[in-house]
Amino acid sequence: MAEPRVNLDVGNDGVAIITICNPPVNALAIPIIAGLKEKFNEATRRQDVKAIVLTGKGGRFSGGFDITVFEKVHKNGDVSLMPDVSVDLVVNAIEDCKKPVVAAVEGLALGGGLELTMGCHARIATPKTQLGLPELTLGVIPGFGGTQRLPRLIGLSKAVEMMLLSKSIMSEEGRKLGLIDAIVTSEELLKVSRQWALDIAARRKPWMRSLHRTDKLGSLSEAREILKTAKQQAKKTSPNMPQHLVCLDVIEEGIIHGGYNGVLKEAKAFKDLVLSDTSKGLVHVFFAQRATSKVPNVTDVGLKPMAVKKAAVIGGGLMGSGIATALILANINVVLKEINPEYLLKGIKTIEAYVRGLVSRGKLTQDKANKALSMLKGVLDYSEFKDVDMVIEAVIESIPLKQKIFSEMEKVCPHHCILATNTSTIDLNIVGEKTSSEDRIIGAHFFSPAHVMPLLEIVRTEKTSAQAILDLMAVGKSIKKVPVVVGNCTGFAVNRAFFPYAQGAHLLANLGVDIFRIDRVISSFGLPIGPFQLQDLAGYGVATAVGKEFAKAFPDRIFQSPLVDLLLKSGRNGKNNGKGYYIYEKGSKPKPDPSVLPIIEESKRLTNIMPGGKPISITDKEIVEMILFPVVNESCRVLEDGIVVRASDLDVASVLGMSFPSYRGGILFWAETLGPKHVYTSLKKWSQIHGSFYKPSKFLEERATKGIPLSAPVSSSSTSRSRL
Ligand SMILES: C[C@H](O)CC(=O)SCCNC(=O)CCNC(=O)[C@H](O)C(C)(C)COP(=O)(O)OP(=O)(O)OC[C@H]1O[C@@H](n2cnc3c(N)ncnc32)[C@H](O)[C@@H]1OP(=O)(O)O
Repeated sequence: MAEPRVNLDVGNDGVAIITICNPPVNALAIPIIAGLKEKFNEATRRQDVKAIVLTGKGGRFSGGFDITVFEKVHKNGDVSLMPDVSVDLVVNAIEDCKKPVVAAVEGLALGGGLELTMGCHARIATPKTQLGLPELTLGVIPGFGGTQRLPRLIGLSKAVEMMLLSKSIMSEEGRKLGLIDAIVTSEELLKVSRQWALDIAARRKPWMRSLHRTDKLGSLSEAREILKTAKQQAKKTSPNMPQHLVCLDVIEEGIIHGGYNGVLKEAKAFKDLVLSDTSKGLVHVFFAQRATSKVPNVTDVGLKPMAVKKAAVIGGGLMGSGIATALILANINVVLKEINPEYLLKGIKTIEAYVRGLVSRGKLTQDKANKALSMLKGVLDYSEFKDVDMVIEAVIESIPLKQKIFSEMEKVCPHHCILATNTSTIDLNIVGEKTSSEDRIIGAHFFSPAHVMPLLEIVRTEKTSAQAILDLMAVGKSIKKVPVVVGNCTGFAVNRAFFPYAQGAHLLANLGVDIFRIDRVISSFGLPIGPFQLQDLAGYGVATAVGKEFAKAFPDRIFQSPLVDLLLKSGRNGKNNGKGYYIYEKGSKPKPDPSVLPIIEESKRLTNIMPGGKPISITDKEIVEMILFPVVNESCRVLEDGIVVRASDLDVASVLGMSFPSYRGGILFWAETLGPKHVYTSLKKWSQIHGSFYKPSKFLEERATKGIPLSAPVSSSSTSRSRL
């Protein structure tokens, strides 16, 4: 790869073009920042330079500060690695430059990239250029003056919204808001920017220093009101993420004491936040997510993914309709097959409702919705399957039914067609047993609701071809999912790692811990809802069916609670019938149902596991650990069995499939921050008191006792039985 560099070219017109060259996104790496300082100083010094244009090479202005530097700081704790950009470069060299500077922006300007442009005296952009300050998603705040300049350019309300929600806008909206001065085609970008810079030099256009502006800020009392509301909101929606409140405090500093003071406070707060655990977790997830697209022997062997233009979905139930919706929204023609007109109509109506829902929530235009729905065709037989590129079977979990469907598919689909199943429990080898196309058989495990949840587990067997895996990865990306390639076992990666989650919660309930307290503690830890409310939401049928599968597969380490059966017997079925652990009434939040308590008493009586017949006494921290350490333990087995390519894949999968808090970096990263030894000794202690459910795995024991990180690669000499 070419060395990152900054170029300076001076034209006959006296305009110096300074170009950031660091593909693929022109990240502002340390040598780039040093290069920018040098080239700005040179352009300022040179007599033949009248004005300056700052741009990025290769159609992308810049994706922001180099995030790998954060990684380095996280590893060695040395924040002095962070260069002084905010004052040294953006204020002194760019904004206070004696010559006008215009940013010529194409493709994207994110984070530090957008902040550089805001230090310039004007910004010219191409159409559909993405502009944003997504730093909060990395646990920090904008650190090159963005907290001060964005409100001054577009007004406080919109700037707060863009920063706190890490929401980017397109250049067209940027122009309306005042962030962008003009929009021109890609071909004209440099020409117009050069002329604009010369016009500023000749005072034909205004010479604007963003940090000095106050015209868009409104009155002090208005600003205080906006910030107060935003702080209340942030406390509610992001209680465990300090960067939200810090960002608002830093903005406030600039409004009260002036932009330059705001810049100074921002620089200090930025460095403090880089060292926070939140930033460590979020930066880990950023790189972990990108690593999922690198699968050994699949993405590195020169294969090209085929274009999937037409797909078939078999089964129009909840999963099938969600999958079909995701496909049509990505411009893939879909044939939805059902067994009778009534079911088919129901499936189509569900898809229409999903698409309409997106329109009413402002996430899709009516035109795009109409286009998407025009790509859907309902069928009752296989006549449309002769030219499909991919089939996803999403019928009920019945082995004979799936085997029959796969034999039929093999006969009617073309040879290149991917044959995928959305099963969440059945062994893929059994699904494909009656065919001779096992190289094309693959799992496409979506999470419900399939058109919303971002994770796609791609399950491969020993026989699945690299081409089929690559093809499905490409489809996954095109439908805006994050595909994670996993091996074939009961529950695959996510459901297997998390089966002890509900069981751990049930074990605590049977040990006498209040279930509503458990739910509260787990949601304060950062999961959106607690395990009991989650069970209400999923329905008890799912809990029973899945529980049986895990009991069969892993009989040595399950906890069987009679509670769900007792609830079903008492006529409860969770949210489905409005009665579970909580009461569900239209228009109001779920309320804990006191009448469930006698049922829990009955369960406790039947299991009889409370030591001395008395409820255990437990802290909130122990509740979290007694529920989540068994998940860490099973995750270790998933690693040992080679079900995932790398530990960080499981982190991503836990965040995107189970909503494990991203700012904790995913399940294994979190365990690593607590220390594998602590996890191991705690599990060992509990297993001595409460039995084999807590028994530490060999993998965890070895890593904890030898001091090897959980994320270190599974060595070939270990007991690994790789499925990948
Ligand atoms: C002080 C400042 O205020 C602080 C900052 O600026 S923090 C940085 C703020 N910027 C961001 O958060 C943007 C992060 N990047 C992205 O969102 C996306 O990469 C993008 C929209 C720019 C491009 O997306 P896409 O085209 O899908 O490419 P994507 O696969 O994500 O990235 C391509 C490569 O660039 C790398 N990359 C992207 N942005 C990077 C960055 N800011 N620093 C370092 N590497 C970066 C990715 O890791 C990936 O590397 P790989 O090929 O080795 O895996």
